[in-house]
Amino acid sequence: MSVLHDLEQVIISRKSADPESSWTAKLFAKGPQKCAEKFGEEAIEAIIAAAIDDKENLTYEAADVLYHMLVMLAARDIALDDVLSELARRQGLSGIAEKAARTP
Ligand SMILES: N=c1c2ncn([C@@H]3O[C@H](COP(=O)(O)OP(=O)(O)OP(=O)(O)O)[C@@H](O)[C@H]3O)c2ncn1[C@@H]1O[C@H](COP(=O)(O)O)[C@@H](O)[C@H]1O
Repeated sequence: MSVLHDLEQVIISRKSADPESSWTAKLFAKGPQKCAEKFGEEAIEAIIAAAIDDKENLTYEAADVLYHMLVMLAARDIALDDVLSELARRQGLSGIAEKAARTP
């Protein structure tokens, strides 16, 4: 199992955990919209680190983004494997060709 799969399992287990003792449970308790909002905040922090070329902070913020993305997905009952399957489906298909196919 990958680190992301392991983390996903921990996150799912927190759906029934005490919000007083778990950050993930606290996010779930606030609802899927708050989970999405938190993902957005972390993404912005990563964008800022990338924009100013702060490599150390970008690495840290990217980890925050991945964790909060898994929480956001779990809050809407989307499995990591569903996302990975979508990425696998796209393998070998150029982004330029894909865009051309759906742009009139
Ligand atoms: N990977 C993470 C992880 N990454 C970030 N965070 C938390 O996300 C929160 C981010 O909140 P804030 O934006 O307020 O924090 P911040 O960005 O540091 O604050 P500012 O810079 O904005 O002031 C912090 O409390 C972090 O500790 C995480 N919390 C949990 N995990 C994983 O989830 C597991 C379960 O955690 P609990 O649910 O807390 O048991 C942990 O063992 C970890 O593996």
